[in-house]
Parts: sequence; structure tokens; C-alpha cells
Amino acid sequence: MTDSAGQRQTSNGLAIVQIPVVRLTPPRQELELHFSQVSYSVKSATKGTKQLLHEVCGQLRSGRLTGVLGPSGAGKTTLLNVLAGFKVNGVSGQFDLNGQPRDLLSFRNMSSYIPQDFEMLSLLTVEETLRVSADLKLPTSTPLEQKQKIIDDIVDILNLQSCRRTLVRSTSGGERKRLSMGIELITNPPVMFFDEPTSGLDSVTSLQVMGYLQRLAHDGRIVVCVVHQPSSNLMRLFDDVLVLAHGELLYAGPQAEMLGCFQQAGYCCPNYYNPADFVLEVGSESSNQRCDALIEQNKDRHSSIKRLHKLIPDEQTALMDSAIDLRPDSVVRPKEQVSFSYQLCVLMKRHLRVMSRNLIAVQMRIIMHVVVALLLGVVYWQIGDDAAKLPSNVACLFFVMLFAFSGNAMPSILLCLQESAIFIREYYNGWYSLNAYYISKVLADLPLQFTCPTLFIGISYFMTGQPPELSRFLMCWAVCIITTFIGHFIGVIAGSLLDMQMSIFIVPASTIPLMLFSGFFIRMRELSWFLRPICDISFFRYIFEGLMRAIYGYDRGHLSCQSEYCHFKSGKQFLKDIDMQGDEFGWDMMVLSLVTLLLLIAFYATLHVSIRRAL
Ligand SMILES: Nc1ncnc2c1ncn2[C@@H]1O[C@H](COP(=O)(O)OP(=O)(O)OP(=O)(O)O)[C@@H](O)[C@H]1O
Repeated sequence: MTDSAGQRQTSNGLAIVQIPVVRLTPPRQELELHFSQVSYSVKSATKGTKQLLHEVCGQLRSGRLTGVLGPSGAGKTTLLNVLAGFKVNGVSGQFDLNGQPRDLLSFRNMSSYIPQDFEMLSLLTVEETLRVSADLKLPTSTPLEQKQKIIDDIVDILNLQSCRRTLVRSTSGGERKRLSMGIELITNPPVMFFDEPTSGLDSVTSLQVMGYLQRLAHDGRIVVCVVHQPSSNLMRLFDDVLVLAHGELLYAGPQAEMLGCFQQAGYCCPNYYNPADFVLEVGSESSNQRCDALIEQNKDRHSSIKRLHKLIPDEQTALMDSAIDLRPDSVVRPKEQVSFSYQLCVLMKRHLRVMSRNLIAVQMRIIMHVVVALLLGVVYWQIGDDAAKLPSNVACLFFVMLFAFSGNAMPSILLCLQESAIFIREYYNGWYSLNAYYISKVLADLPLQFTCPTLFIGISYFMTGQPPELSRFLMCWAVCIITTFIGHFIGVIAGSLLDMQMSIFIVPASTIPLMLFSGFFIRMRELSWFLRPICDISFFRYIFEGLMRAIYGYDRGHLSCQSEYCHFKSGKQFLKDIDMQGDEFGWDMMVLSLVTLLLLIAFYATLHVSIRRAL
């Protein structure tokens, strides 16, 4: 019987995955990656150097599904990263591809790596996600029909027809796993690495996902996947296995021969016992002689397979590693397939599409600006021209500054947090350059940076009764726009550099104290001499000064006085009293533009740091 998920029940009740008949063109070349004496160490702040892999040996072959097994903390993910070429610093040993020393860059070009937490943009549909992948990963010369055919084939192969037009965030865990495979399958890579592709899935969906992996392998690819604790059903799908314990390989070879090798070393698997559970239990034992026997046995087995290549001596390895250290980017990152302008165009379209669907960071932000502007208008209704209410009007303008800044800084943190991991993965897969991502991100965010402050100042300016002069309105609008830019860039810088908790703490903690030096809470001449320089670097000072000058400067003349006594009747006199005399709006804008420029540069540097840090 076949169910809707494409599964058939056998007479003994086991679910068997029905793989659709559509096939991607099998990879042309047969590959065999042999690795020997591979070690990997990291420098840790507390313990000096820590060795995570100890001279492991084994091989990966086309047409075979290889499972990486081992207890938690054994080094499975680390080994996968090293084999895939994602980790280069601190790696030593020999990697041979079809008998020749592996060229890391071309290997990275022909392989794909699907991490456990494969981040995708949740506001694109399944088909749109595959299309972006096709647009950026296939050469520009690929005709549109061919791209569509590849997408259709992948949708069929991975059984994604039913959710083709569903947003990624609404898909099930299994569909998301299959989509992550689909994204990487666009280029039909001959080598695929998967880290825990079944994590978080139920046993039937896990079997289905593993069935797809087996199919990809049997089509002629090297497919390697880490599986935490495979059931006996899953275990049967593996052709080869790598069994890790404490960073050592206990066994690397065909699954059929695994239990025999363990038996030779004195470990006998009981009848009717899941072999995966058995090897995990052996691997969990603390190091003893029999485990050492397994490790030695595995090393002997693989050194006899490949004695032709001399190992890289330690000194030479160290040299190679330090060379890699200097320019890791160019070593592990394949070159982009499409031109810079095409990358920019695809990324812009994607950013805008995602933004248009982003309820919290975009739609709610727009609504919030309108609602707060109306509230401000009601609270400070028509006070702008009344000299008796001048202090209230100044508080109103201070609020405008505060809201334009924080109403954009905080939501922008969210915009970047969601995208950081995706950017790093796509960048390292050679989808686009850092410059293309940076420019598209800055440009695509611009419409929002103009819409929100324009709506906000447009409503609040007239409701609060500020002077009905176009030039003064435009000056206030310009200050609000630039304040929004500053808030936005501070938000995205924090969001791409720090995690959510830190960003939400750091942004207000580092900016709100600067408001003390804006000239609103205390006049500059009243500050202690050693605090005055802070006013010069507080961008809030220039924002507030700009708003004050726009409203009260430039020959505003006398304000109307609706009370018996008004202390400040002229704008000029008031500005003088708060140390903001002089019609220097241009100067304020120049400083604020400089701050924006510095933040733009800082954002670029932040993206650069985040890609270096990911290596
Ligand atoms: N950068 C690092 N610095 C120090 N130790 C690390 C670092 N990365 C990994 N480790 C340690 O290396 C060991 C292997 O980690 P790895 O993530 O490869 O294990 P794993 O077998 O995939 O575990 P799990 O199945 O629990 O995901 C762990 O003990 C881990 O704490």
C-alpha cells in the first residue's frame, strides 16, 4: 500500500521509501577520496591546543552512502567539516582524490555541505528558494527553460510538489530537510556532505530523507552523512560507515564488514542487536586496549590501500597551514558563477520580496510609525507656535529624535539576525561576493528607511502645529531620515556581529547614555569641562541641534504668546539660551552624514569579520 508521503508498507510493516522515477543527470566522474593521518587541533583560550581528530584514515567513494557514527562528542561534525574542506586551519594529513593530492578549491567547487541547522529565508516559498539558488549557482548562460527544468526535476525527485508554493516557514521539518538538499542539488554536485539530516524528524520521515540520500549516492555521488543514532532500518541503507570515538576512527569501510572487524578486535555483536547501537556502545567505552586494537586495525587497513603517497611531514604541514591562514577565503570558497550585476539584481529582488512579507520588521514598523505619529500629534496638538508651551514643544522634538532612532535600531537587529547564518553559508558556497551582498542589503533597506520617517514626520509635524513652511519641514524630514539611517545601521551592525541577547542589550546600553549629551537634559556650558568633548562625539547632539535650528532658527521671528507671561518670545533668543545659536543646520547635517558614512563602512567591516569568524 502506498501513502500520500510516497511510502509503501511491506508485509512486515516496515516503511520503504518510494523514490520518484525522475533522475538528475548522474555525475560524469567516479570519485574516490582517500584520507590518511588526518589530525585536527583547535586553539582554545583555556586549555591551549586541543586535538579533536587523531590521525584518522578512511575513504569515501562515488555511488556509496557513507554514514558517520559515534557517540556524542566523538568528533563526527568535526570530521565532516574537515573532509568537506570547511576547516583548514589546524588540519594536517593527506587527502587524495582519485590518487592525486586533493586540490581544496576544486574539491569545494564540486562538493556541497548541508549543515544540521541549514538556515533558509523563511519568507520565500519553496520554489522561490530553489529559483534563487538556480539563478546564483548556475552559469548566466544557462537558458531559463533549463533552469526551470532543473527546478522541476528537483521538486519531483524530492517529492516537494505539494509545498511548492508554500512559504518555507510553513513547511514541515522533513520538507525543509528535503528543500535544503534541493538547494544544493541545483548544481548536481558529485560530492555531498550532510550533518545530521534526520535530526528532529520522526522515524518514518527520517527513513524517507535517508532514502533520498541513498538514491543520490546510488546515482553516482559521494554522499556522507552524520547520523546520531540510526535505527536498524536506517543503518541498512548505509553502504559504508565511519565509526568515531574520542576523535579516533575505530572503523572505516563497508558496512557489511564492520561487525567482522569489531569481532576480530574482541567485540562481538549479540544476535538481533542493532549494529549501530552496538558500535556506539563500544565507542562510548573509555579508551582501552581493544579500542586501540580497532584503531590500529583501521589504520593498517587504509595504509595498505594507499601506500603510494608519502605523508606530508609535520613541518611541511605546518607551512601549508600557515599559508592557508593568510588567505583562507580564496582557498575554501569557490568562485561565483554569475556576474556582479546579476548577483546584485537577484539579491535585491530577494531582499525586497522578503521585506514585503516581513510582518514584524517591516509592516509592523510602518504601522508603528503612523500610530506613534498620531499619538504624538494628539498629545502635543498644535503647540508648535505657542511661546508659553515652548518647553513642551522641545520635549516633543526630543521625542521625535528618540523615536526615529530607537524605532529603527531595534527592529533592524531582527532583520540582520535572521540573515547572518544564511549570508555566511551562501557566501562560502560562492553564490555571491561580499560586495554584492552588502550593496544589495543597503539598497534594499532604503525604501523602508525613507517610508517610515516620512510618514512619521509628515503626520506629527502638522498635527503638533510646527511652522507651516516647506523649508523647515524639509529640514526636519532630512534630520529624521538621517536619524533613521543611523539607528538602522547601528541595529544591523549589532545584529550581524552579536547574538540576539547581546544585541538587544548592547544597542540601547551604548547609545542611550549619549542622549545625555544631546543638549536636551543639560546645557553644554553647564557640563564639567572633561565631559564636554563627549557632546562633540554624541550624534544625538547634532540630531537635536538640527531639529532645534530647523524649528527655531533661520529668522523664525516672534512666537505667539497665549499666556500672560512667556519667557521666550523669539526663537533666536531661545536658541542662544540653550547654546544652539547660529544658523548652522548644514554643519549638523554634515556631521550626521559623516556618522552615517562611518556606520556604512563599519557595517561592511562587520560582514567581513563575520565571514572570517565562521571559518
Ligand atoms: N572550537 C572548539 N574548541 C574546543 N573544543 C571543540 C571545538 N569544536 C568542537 N570541540 C569539541 O570537540 C568534540 C567533538 O565535537 P563534535 O561537534 O565534532 O562532536 P559530535 O560527534 O558531532 O557530537 P554530537 O553528536 O553531540 O553533535 C567535542 O568534545 C567538542 O566539545
